[in-house]
Amino acid sequence: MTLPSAGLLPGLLLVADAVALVLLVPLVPVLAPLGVAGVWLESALRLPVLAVATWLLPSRRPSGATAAAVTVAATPAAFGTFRYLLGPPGAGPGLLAAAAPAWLGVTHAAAALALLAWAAPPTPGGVPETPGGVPKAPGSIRRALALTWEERKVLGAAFFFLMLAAIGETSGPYVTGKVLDAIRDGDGLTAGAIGMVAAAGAASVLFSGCRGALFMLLKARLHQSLSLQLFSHLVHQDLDFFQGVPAAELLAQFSMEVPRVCMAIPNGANQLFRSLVMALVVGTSMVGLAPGLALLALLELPLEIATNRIQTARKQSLQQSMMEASARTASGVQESVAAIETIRIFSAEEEEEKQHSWNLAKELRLKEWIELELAFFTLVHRVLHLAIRVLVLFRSHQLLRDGYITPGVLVTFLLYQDRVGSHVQVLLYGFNQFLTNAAAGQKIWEYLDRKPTGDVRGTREPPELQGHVTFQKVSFTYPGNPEHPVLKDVSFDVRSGEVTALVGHNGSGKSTAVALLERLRDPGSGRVLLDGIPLPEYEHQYLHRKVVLVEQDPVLFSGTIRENIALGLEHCKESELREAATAAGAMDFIQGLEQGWDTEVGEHGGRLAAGERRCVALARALLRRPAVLILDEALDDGDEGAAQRWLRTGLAQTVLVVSHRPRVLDAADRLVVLERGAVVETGTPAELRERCGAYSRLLLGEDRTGGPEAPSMRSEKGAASGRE
Ligand SMILES: Nc1ncnc2c1ncn2[C@@H]1O[C@H](COP(=O)(O)OP(=O)(O)OP(=O)(O)O)[C@@H](O)[C@H]1O
Repeated sequence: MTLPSAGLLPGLLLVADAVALVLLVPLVPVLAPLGVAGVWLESALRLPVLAVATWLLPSRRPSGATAAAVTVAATPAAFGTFRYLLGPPGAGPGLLAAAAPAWLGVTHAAAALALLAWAAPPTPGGVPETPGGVPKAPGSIRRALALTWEERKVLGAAFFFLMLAAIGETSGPYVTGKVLDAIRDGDGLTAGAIGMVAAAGAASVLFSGCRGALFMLLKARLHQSLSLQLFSHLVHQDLDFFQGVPAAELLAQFSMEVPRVCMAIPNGANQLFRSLVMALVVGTSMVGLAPGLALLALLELPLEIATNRIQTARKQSLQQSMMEASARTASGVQESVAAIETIRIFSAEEEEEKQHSWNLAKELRLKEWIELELAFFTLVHRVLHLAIRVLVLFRSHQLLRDGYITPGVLVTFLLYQDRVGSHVQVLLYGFNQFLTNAAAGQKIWEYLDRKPTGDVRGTREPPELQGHVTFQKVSFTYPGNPEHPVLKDVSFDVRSGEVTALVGHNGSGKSTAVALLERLRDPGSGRVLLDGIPLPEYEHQYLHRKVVLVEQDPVLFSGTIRENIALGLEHCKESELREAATAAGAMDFIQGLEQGWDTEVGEHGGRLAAGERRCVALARALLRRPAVLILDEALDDGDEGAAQRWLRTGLAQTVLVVSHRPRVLDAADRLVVLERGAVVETGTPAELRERCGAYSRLLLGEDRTGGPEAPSMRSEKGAASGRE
């Protein structure tokens, strides 16, 4: 049976050390009289044996092997030196070769603890896997610090009051002690003494208040700054990014992670810095009172640090998993609510319930696991604390008995031990919390580092546009499906002042062509030109004012009808609003509403009918007097007369319509027929009908291309052909 690899190195070092000590026994009479120097010489002689032993490991030599050998060799020498310097008079450093064999075990255990305290936290095993692994807190901390640096004035002021508050806090007991001394010396209570105590107390309260308020202010400002940065960054991302990341996950960043990152530095600075100063001051006082006892009491520190590091690594990993699980649950709820009609139609309620309950069960398992680990580590911390306290009491009993310390010193020491303990706890837990909160920002920094691929450096803003669109050998493939080219070498013109219809089977690439014209995506090869100029050369906002899109199911924002139509245009006149609404056929229904223009449309325009939403969206588009108006299946259902009117409102120069409706297609000046991403026919509707080619086949519903049939075409084909 082979030893587990984790136990191989310590086992090997123990055996090698035992061998080295046996070899060193003859040198004990020479080394012992040298005192501290002899102890260190013994360590230096053991080291080569230990170092050579690490090379005997059968497989790869672990990276920390040298550090382990040095620590094992130096631990007894360091202990002997402290014992000699700080221990009871007469206590010698002691050679390991001359000590009882049990000390060898103690030495190795101490070295292992020291290594554990400073080693990198192990990757948690046995916990649910996280795709991102353990968050890289250091990078996140650096970023969080850089963010905080932007608010350095507030941070500086907060630190200033933190220092004053710390002085006030420590001067309180000092002043009280002085007053007590004065009373003991028979000076009695004077107004000056009371004033000193009151002033120290008042200063402590006042400065603590200022410190707290400034750190709160810092948190609020960081929150605002990071939220804004993240939002501005996200709205510029490519569409593919939003398709790949669930909306709930992005929402969770704003509602949970941004506040956590923003509290990391202010809370960390506030708690950690204060506790660090206090722990150092009180710790030094303890060493001054009883050095040996202090060493024993402070042994709790490395043990707590080691336990804490393991706990932190596990907690970070679990919290990352928890965050992902919560985002999944929230995303599931969001999707179900959004698709409630589809769920009802397909009676998929039970399936959705099952999925939701599965998500919740996963979250619950993670929560249970987190709580279980918390309980376990709390127990470990308490046991450690208790064990050290018992050791200190045991040792202090010996020191008292031998007369090295007085009962008063012991009482003061124990009070100090409690105080330093509470500050160390704050340091450790605060540091833990600090790391966890800072690590929460990992996703946020990832998003902030993400650069959108689209080129938005265009500057052209010509005063006039003809609205002539040219697709020049355009090819396009969606990044999510690189094997399947959607547009292949597509070339066609949308002439200025005309209505051009894009026609083709479902999936033939019509909406993709529209997305390229709207610059929602950029072509893989080829160019899209507007008035002979490639689209990327136009200024981003200008282009989107001049080329506007109305979809079949347009998105409205919560707000009034007026706000939705005037969206993004700050100074538009009432007459222009009315003109656009009239041209879009929206006036009648707006005037029929109780609140008229000020009617709230509800979330996503849910309080309006689909047709009314389209009218509002068209009015919004026409208000911009577009050079190119794109109607992507916006005319495919609803009133036939309105559909015909929308094609020629007179407020848009050029119209590109995507439709499956034969009457709409017949009303166009020119048709471009797409089949599987390639242009197969162009011409007027009459020309194409005469040609009896792809367009005629589409109208007849003959699916020779293998693509799915267009249902709306089939429903109207009788009427359409009847007109011929
Ligand atoms: N985001 C996307 N990622 C990957 N493939 C996509 C994406 N959007 C569309 N496609 C694919 O691109 C092809 C063309 O889609 P497109 O929506 O342009 O067709 P269409 O002619 O407008 O269809 P319809 O008439 O149904 O609207 C389809 O095969 C579709 O599956």
